[in-house]
Amino acid sequence: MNERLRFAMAQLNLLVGDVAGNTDAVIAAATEARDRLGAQLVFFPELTLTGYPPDDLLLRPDFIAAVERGLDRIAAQTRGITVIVGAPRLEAGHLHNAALVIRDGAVVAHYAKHELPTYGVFDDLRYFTPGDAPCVVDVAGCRVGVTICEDAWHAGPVGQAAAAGADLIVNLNASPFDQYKGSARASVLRDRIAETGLPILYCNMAGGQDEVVYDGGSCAFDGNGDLMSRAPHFDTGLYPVDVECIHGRWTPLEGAIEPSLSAEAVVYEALVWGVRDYVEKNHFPGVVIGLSGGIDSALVAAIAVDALGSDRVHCVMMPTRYTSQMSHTDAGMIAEALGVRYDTVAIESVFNEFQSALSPVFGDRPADVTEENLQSRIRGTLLMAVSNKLGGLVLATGNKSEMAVGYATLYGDMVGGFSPLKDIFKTEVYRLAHYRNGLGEVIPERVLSRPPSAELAPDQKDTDSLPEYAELDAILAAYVEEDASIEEIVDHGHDRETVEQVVRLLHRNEYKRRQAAPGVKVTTKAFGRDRRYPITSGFGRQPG
Ligand SMILES: Nc1ncnc2c1ncn2[C@@H]1O[C@H](COP(=O)(O)OP(=O)(O)OC[C@H]2O[C@@H]([n+]3cccc(C(=O)O)c3)[C@H](O)[C@@H]2O)[C@@H](O)[C@H]1O
Ligand SMILES: Nc1ncnc2c1ncn2[C@@H]1O[C@H](COP(=O)(O)OP(=O)(O)OP(=O)(O)O)[C@@H](O)[C@H]1O
Ligand SMILES: NC(=O)CC[C@H](N)C(=O)O
Repeated sequence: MNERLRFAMAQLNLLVGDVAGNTDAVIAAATEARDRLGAQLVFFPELTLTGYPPDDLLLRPDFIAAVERGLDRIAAQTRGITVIVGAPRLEAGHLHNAALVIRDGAVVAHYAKHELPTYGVFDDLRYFTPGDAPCVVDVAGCRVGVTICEDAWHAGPVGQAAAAGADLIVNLNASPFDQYKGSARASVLRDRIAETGLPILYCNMAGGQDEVVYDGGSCAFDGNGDLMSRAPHFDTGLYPVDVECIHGRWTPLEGAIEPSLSAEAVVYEALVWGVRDYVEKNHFPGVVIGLSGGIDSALVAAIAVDALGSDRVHCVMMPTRYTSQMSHTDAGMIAEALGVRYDTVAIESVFNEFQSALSPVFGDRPADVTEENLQSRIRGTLLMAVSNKLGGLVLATGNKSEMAVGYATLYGDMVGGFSPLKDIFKTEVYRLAHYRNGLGEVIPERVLSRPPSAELAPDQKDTDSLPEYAELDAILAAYVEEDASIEEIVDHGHDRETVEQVVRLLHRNEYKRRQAAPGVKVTTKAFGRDRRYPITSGFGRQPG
């Protein structure tokens, strides 16, 4: 029996639906783990061959057949190493979210995920039948218990593997990023270790997939719950973990521990990754952004440049009579600091033409929000024209505070294919902008200090229509993320009328959010796939 073995965690960026490409990536990583690292075992993230979440692709027989062909290829091309790979698997008419143990040309064991999450962004139970048996495989004398992601968040599956004689646990993950996830993962893994005394090797995905970002950070904990090694967050690679049998107990040895990132850095990196992978995986040459001189579009432009490089970011300033000189100057400075292409397209004449065309319909009705929205829609139309002609993806610039209360124009500033700040409260926008400026100033200081304005009417300020953002965000965080009631929020010291107004706006604007572009999830409750509410609903629109 070997006393020391090398296992490898393949922290890969996979493309949902690309079974052939993901299979190639598995074969390449297994070959490298065997030949370069000299590993005896390599294991991969959850649902490696399909990417996660594959959603209703799982209902297609031709998709499941492609997965079987991928598994056959892996079996044929990865001899001399044990491979544990995630894939959907049909057994006796039931589809499992499975981990397949492949060795010397064949699938030698099969584990079906027990705990199927059906909350937040997860829909496992829509597709899969849960398993109930443990899977423990012998790898050169070390008995490896196999589990999949959510399994580690409950006592049962790891305990079962321990009872079945496992020496250590490997856990295959597709664990989406949110700003609290890092500590939550460490805490549940330590709970499992406290229950069983078994080390856990945790391999996560990396990369963006529509509204989720996988942040990597694959790691190994020993049987005391001590962190022995951790792969970088927001990176891909093959990370070795040496395990040794000491007095009959297998334990991971100390390896590199990548430092954790600051609270702002981790969120900023998640946004950069989310934008990059959305653009790259959907084959866009670059992005187009309406740059107003305000903080939101400035931050989106900075994220886009960090994701794609300045030559793939195109900013367009579209002034009207309400655009201040300061906005002109600041937008120009931001574009210059970021080194992006910057065009100015005045929309005053278009705005006037629209108003003349509509005047027979509107008669002598006074100007109101209609005219404000018209400016926004002209900008949206022009950005989409630039996208159509030059090919870039339009990035929407709305933040979570605005999306919550409907402070955005449908088919206006809401146009765009991806919305990087969709899950970022306005107060957090400021923190991220300061963080980004700390890496090299790209947003002029006064953009961070001047009061936010939509500049759609004379001397307009966001606070004309909304509470101060610090108060709005506190109310939203309590109501949206903690599901607090109006009473509870008032009890925490907020003004009742303001809370009721915010709650009414929140529920009333579900229709806008349903039509909004996807954006990167960074909180525990992101609008969209993560937090699903009915559009047509009586709840919360009236107090009581
Ligand atoms: N339940 C429902 N289901 C489906 N559609 C529904 C609907 N309720 C209204 N609608 C439709 O939505 C329309 C109202 O929405 P919308 O047209 O967006 O207009 P609305 O929400 O009335 O106005 C946009 C708001 O966004 C603010 N804003 C803030 C910052 C930036 C910008 C900007 O544009 O740059 C704008 C602006 O000041 C104003 O308060 C209705 O006229 C109706 O057609
Ligand atoms: N003059 C403009 N030129 C180009 N785009 C604009 C202009 N004004 C608004 N936009 C676009 O519409 C979005 C909404 O802008 P608005 O200023 O109304 O609200 P905001 O949420 O404060 O955003 P920002 O902080 O970017 O100004 C902007 O982020 C920008 O993409
Ligand atoms: N794919 C999963 O089972 C992930 C669920 C798990 N709670 C996580 O977010 O890490």
